[in-house]
Amino acid sequence: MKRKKSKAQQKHRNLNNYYNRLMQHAWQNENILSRFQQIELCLMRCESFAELIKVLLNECKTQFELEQVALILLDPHHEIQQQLHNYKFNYQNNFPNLFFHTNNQKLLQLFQNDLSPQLGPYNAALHADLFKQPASTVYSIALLPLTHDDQILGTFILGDSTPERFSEQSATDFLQHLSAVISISINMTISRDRLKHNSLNDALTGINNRRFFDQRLSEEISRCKRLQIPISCLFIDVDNFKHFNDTYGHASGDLVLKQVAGIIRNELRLSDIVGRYGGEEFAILLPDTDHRTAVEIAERIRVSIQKHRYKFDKHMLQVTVSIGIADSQKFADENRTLNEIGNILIAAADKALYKAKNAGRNCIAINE
Ligand SMILES: Nc1nc2c(ncn2[C@@H]2O[C@H](COP(=O)(O)OP(=O)(O)OP(=O)(O)O)[C@@H](O)[C@H]2O)c(=O)[nH]1
Repeated sequence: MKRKKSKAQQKHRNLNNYYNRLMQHAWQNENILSRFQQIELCLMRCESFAELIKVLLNECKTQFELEQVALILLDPHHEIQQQLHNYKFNYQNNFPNLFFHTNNQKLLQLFQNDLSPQLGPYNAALHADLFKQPASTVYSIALLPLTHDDQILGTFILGDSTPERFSEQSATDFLQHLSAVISISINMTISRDRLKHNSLNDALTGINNRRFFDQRLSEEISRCKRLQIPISCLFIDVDNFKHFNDTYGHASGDLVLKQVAGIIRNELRLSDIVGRYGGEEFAILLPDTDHRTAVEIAERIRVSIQKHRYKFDKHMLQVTVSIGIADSQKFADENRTLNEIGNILIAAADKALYKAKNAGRNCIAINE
């Protein structure tokens, strides 16, 4: 009877232990799920690829309490890197564990034709170059494949200091799901950045377009008005460009426009705004620049363009520009809206440009 009772107690204890283990497991899973969901929400909310990188390489590391995380992306034509550069995102210094590969060899080698999460011990021979800093404290590793249309586009790497965290026996369903969400988020943010860039930039010259310029016009006027500082505007037009195109061909004309845009940009501060306003016409906003300084800048640009030689085929070509200058001081009347001031400023610079054309071209003119 006594033996029977202790057997029952033992069974009860075993059941209790089993139940506790199950509860602990369920609690752990719930905890993991909640962390995954939080990260997924952060990934989905990212407005740009730069933001996404921050979530992947900073938030994931903290949220999942990892030793190291890294991201490798396939970028055969350096387009993604160029895009980050366009948005002035300094990833080399801030995110050393972000890598770009020009071909998929290394990625395929890591996954060996099985595009599912690969979990296991850290293997220096295979994993040493996955992290920038030596990973002496990483003992287990999870490689998440990032794919698009069944093609590998990269991998997200999680490194942990405990050998058992990522093992071949671990369940991979959470990681599989995370892999898919990261892949979608990468594609979406990169496409969004590209669309945004294309809608605000001129494809030929690489500088901003008229839409961007018009958007910034009232913002800059508002800022300058608030700070009570002057703002000037330049309109630059290449002289006799039709004749140039007719003589040397459209391709040489394109080359000139690209280089003229580059020269203008080089003569300005980063805070100045340059836009390709029309075919061979460029508009510039010079915040915190009075009339006298605007005249000096315009003359500097005119001289630089005149001095430059454009190498095309066997020719060394030369062009000149005419520049119209206007400043806001005369129009910054309290009763005018920002749009009105912007329109008047643009019209004044345009009028000054025609004065310069009428004065014989290759010169600057001021709107009185
Ligand atoms: N190559 C090239 N030419 C362009 C582009 N956009 C506009 N143009 C040309 O720029 C020329 C502008 O000619 P016009 O407006 O007559 O002016 P212009 O010959 O420069 O004469 P002025 O402005 O009076 O000195 C036209 O022939 C356009 O075809 C472009 O993207 N590439």
